[in-house]
Formats: sequence, C-alpha cells, structure tokens
Amino acid sequence: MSYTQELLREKFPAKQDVVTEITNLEAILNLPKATEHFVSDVHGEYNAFDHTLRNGSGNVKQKINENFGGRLTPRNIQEFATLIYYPEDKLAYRKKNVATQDELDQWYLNTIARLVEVLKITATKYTRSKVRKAMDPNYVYITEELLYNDQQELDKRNYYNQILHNLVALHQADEFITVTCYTIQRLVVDHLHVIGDIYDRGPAPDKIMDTLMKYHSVDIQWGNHDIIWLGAVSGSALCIMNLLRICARYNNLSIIEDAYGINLRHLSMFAEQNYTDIKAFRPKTIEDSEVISADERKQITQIHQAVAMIQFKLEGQICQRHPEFKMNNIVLLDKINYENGTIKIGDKTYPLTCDCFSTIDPKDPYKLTAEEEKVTRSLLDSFENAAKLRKHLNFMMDKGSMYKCYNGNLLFHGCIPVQKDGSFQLFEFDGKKYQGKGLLDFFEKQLRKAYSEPQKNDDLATDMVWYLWQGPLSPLFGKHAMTTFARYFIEDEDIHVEKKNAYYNLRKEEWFCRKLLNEFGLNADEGHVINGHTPVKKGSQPIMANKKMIVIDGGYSKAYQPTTGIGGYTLLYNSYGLQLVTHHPFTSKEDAIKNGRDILSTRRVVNQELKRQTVADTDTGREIKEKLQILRNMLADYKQS
Ligand SMILES: O=P(O)(O)OC[C@H]1O[C@](O)(COP(=O)(O)O)[C@@H](O)[C@@H]1O
Ligand SMILES: [Mn+2]
Repeated sequence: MSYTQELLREKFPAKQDVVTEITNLEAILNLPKATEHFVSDVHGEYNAFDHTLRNGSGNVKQKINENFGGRLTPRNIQEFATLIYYPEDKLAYRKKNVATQDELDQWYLNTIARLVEVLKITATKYTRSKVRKAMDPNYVYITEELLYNDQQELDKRNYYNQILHNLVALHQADEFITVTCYTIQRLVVDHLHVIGDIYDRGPAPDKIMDTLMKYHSVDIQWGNHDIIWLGAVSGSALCIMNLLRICARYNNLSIIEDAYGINLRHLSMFAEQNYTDIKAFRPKTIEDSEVISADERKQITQIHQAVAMIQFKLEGQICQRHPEFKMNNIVLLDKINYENGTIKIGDKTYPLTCDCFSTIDPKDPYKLTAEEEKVTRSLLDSFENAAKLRKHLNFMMDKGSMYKCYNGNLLFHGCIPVQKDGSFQLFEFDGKKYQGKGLLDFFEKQLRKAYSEPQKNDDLATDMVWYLWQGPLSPLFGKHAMTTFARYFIEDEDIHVEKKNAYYNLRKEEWFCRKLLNEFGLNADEGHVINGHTPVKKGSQPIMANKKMIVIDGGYSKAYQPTTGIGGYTLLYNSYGLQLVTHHPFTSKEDAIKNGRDILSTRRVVNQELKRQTVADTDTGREIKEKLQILRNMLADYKQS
C-alpha cells in the first residue's frame, strides 16, 4: 500500500467517511478554475506593487462593475473600489469628511450591504470551507449568516437587517468592513506568481518581501537581481559588491542600513579616505523628491567607487579561478595603462574618462589591499548575520525556483540559452555537459548548496551563484557580458553593448516556444511560456509566437518607464483564459485614497477557453483525480468485505 493510501485509510476509517470525501472532491472538480495572477520585475517599487495586489490587477473593479454598473455612478464605483483596496485609510478619510452621525450610520449600512454582495460573487468559485479560511476568525459567524442568507423570505430579510443594524449599533462596523475588504482581496486572486527581480533599483524590496510572506499563496521564479542578494548571504563577496554598487547607484543604501540593519561605517570610512567626488559615480535620482545634500551625495559617490573597484578586482580573481566560465572579456584591470589613462581592449585603445585607481597596484591589479580585505571580510560577516535579510531570503529560497511548470504553463525570468539555430547551448563543467532544462536544474542545485553553506566563501557553488548574475550562459541574465566597467570609464558606446542571447529573437517563433514547452514536459498545444526580465519597449509586443510567448516585465521600475511608456504588464489566468493587463504608472497611495486615482489598466484577452475551465483541468484537479481513484478502490474493498 502506498503512503498516500495509508494516510487516506487513517483519515477516512469508516465507509461513510469515504463516501463523503468522494462527494466533496467530485464537487470541487466541477468548480471554476481559480484565478492566477502573474507579476514580475517589481524592483523594490513597493507602493505600486502593493496597489496591484490590492486591486488584483483590476479584478476587484471588474467584479464591482459587473454587479453595480448602472446602479452606482462611476465615481461611486471608484470610491467603493478604493475602500476595498485601502479599507483602513479610506474609512479614516470618510469619517473625517462626514457631516453628521446619521449620515455616517447610513453610509455604514449601505457599505456593509454592498460588501456582502461583492463577497458573494467572489465566493461562488470556492468551497465553503475555503471561503471560511479567507475570513477573519472573529467574524466567521456573522459573515456566513450574511453571506448565505438568501433574503427571499421576509423573516430572513428581517434577520439579515438586524445583523447589519447591530454591527453599526455595537460599533463593529469599521472592523467588519476592514476584514471583509481583505477577504474580498484574498478571494479575487487565488495564487500569485512573481517572475523574478523583486530586488534592486527601487526603494523598498524589504516591504515587498514582508507582503509576500503574508500573502496566502505565492511562488517565485528567481531573477538575476534576486540572485545577488541570495549570493550575498551565501557568502559571495562579489555578489555583495554588486548589490552595494547598485544600491549606491540608485541612492538606495538605506535598504542596507535601515531596512536590514547592516552597518556600512567601516566601508564608508574606507571610501572617504580613498575616493573623491567623480561624476560617473554619483547616484542617479529618479524622483524630484529625492533631493540629497551635497555631503550625502559625495559620501554615496565615494562608497560607489570603493565597492566598484573591489568588484572589478574580485571579478579578475574569479575568472582566473574558473577558466571554464569563459568570462575573460570582463578581466580588464591589467589592460589599463595607468600612466596615460588608457585601456586596450582587443586591438583598440580607449581613453579612460576618469581615474579612481588609487588602490590598484599596476603590477598586481587584482590583489585587494589589506584595508579592502578587511572591509570585505566585515561585510561578509554582516551579511551572513543579518537576521531580517536571512528571514526574507529563506522565504525566497523556500517559495522560489529557477523555473516553474504550473497549470500547463512554463514560467522563468530570463531565458534558456540557445544557439542561433535554436539548439540548446552547452555549459561544460567537470567533464559533464548541461543544457536546456538540465542546465536550470544544475544551477538550482548549486544555489541551494551555496545557500546552505554561507560560511564557505570561495567554493565552486558560491562562485556559481555569481555566475548566475552575469555569466554568458546564465538563464537569468541572457546576455553575452555585462559591460559595467566600460559604462563607467569608456565613452565609446559601441563597447557598452550587451548582446542578447539568440533566445530573444527565437522566442518570437512558435516552433521554438513549442520546443521549450516540450523540453519541460508540457503540452505544447495548450501551454505558454511566460517571461519577465526584458522591459517591453514602446512599439514592441508583449505577446509573441502565435500567443505561445508572453513577456510581462511589470515595468514597475521607474528607471525604465520612459523606455516602455507604460507602468507595465501583469497577467491573469482565470476560468475563461489568459488576459494581459496593461497598467499606467502608479501615482501614490494618497492620490488613490483622496482622489480615487486607480492605476488605469486595460485588459486584452490572450486566449479564450472554448469551454470554461474547471478545477478538473488544473494541476490540483489532477491530484484530486488520483486521490479519488484511491478512495474508490477503498470503497470497493468495503463493499467486498
Ligand atoms: O543601468 P544600470 O541600472 O546600471 O543597469 C544596467 C545593467 O542592468 C542589467 O540590464 C541587468 O538588469 P535587468 O535584469 O534589470 O535588465 C545589465 O545587463 C546591465 O549591465
Ligand atoms: Mn532581470
């Protein structure tokens, strides 16, 4: 007897228990498929991300429109939607702007009744037990009495009205409204996929992680920016330097110090002693509100140089350690003529636009100075011991993977490295060759190993995690090289170019996407490949390859909004099919609450199911069917005995 069989026997010892469970599972199979929500490239933009979650990519508003369109004016619909997104803030705002207690009480009564209506339509897709789990435990009884009361008979109607009246009279209205709004948010989306790049560039990745940790159901496909954070706590000094460099570049060092409590004093003092103010290393400020003092700017600029130089030195060391990485093109410090300020790359010589090489010994350019060694060591210790960061990243490891096959679709952040003809590129290592799905599995194994041994700093697994950040065959990166050094020091833009893997041309072709789906054991007639990573530029299409490929770089990153011209894309997959949602940029939470400003979004149907999908058509459905088979066998045994 299998383990599952044994468990089921224990759980359902009597014949009647088995019959009840079969009936229950059969009923679940017939419910409509629950809604999946896909987001990606959130890049620390907590407020915009939080808004997308609260409004379910426009799903909450759609439910309200379906039910109240014509009964409420568009302004009232928006007001009501904003209440569901931000119940606490909207209630406070409403209470401040009301003339009399009677007006407020009437508003409470109307609002509770409307919320129960919305709850009713969002709950129809689920079993009673699942809906109950989405409720606040303190309000289960009252909510169920309101929810399952059909009000057709006068007595029932009176009963319903009395509950409403009591909620207001007993001063429970605020709390009931708040918890019901969250129950609705939770039911509108059943499962969330985050297709990578939660970290870097934006100000609050920590808050995004806190939100995800509270979210009812989520999986994460790691992005290249997440990898440097995972690498940092896995003991990779190079990953630490890269993430500090990006934080300095985007004026986000407070994430390290304030959000994660990692002290940068040692680094800062070292930077102050060795570097001056150089334009190329000043922080980018995206928002007008981000005005910083001259002193502060200078300090960040100095830190930026200090970590960049340690990074370039460590890159030289790692590439020499691992010729199999084939990354010699980024080893550049020995190509510099430190006297005349030029660099020779290939057979071309370029002038260097600035000089911050005081810590480099031209005879041994990749050697860290004693002080750099100390700074690096202390950063490694701090990252290893940063409790909150580890808590967040434990969650990311737990819910995350290199790729995910889910309800027939294939989800990953960047690419599957391929040659121009579409054949998988080979990563050769230790006498073995890895490609396609096997390559992703190999890298995932290395990351899990490195993460579980943070005290090891220069073992192969730790170096591999850094490779995932910028290696030419990294599925998360997908470019021939990262031209970081050139972008700081060389004017000629030709040398800044990072060539994309052939994957990005081929993914426009249907045959190629079918090949990918087959490689991962999925049905190519029904599945889709869903990617993040590359901002969809103005005029480009996010849906490709006869709808087999969908790119949803969420476009949350403000730095990229001028290129995309929009606030980004998200995707919904409900019982009717897949819908791509295009968002306008988010303004602010205050604007949403006071002026009812939502992220405007438009929906486009990617594919429409011929027959409405039910739970039976999903991965969960397959598991239920297997369980049903066992239960039926058990029932047959009962009949025979
Ligand atoms: O201009 P920035 O922010 O330094 O970033 C440029 C770097 O970011 C990358 O585009 C990687 O980040 P993305 O995954 O967000 O594209 C590199 O290829 C490039 O070198
Ligand atoms: Mn990316």
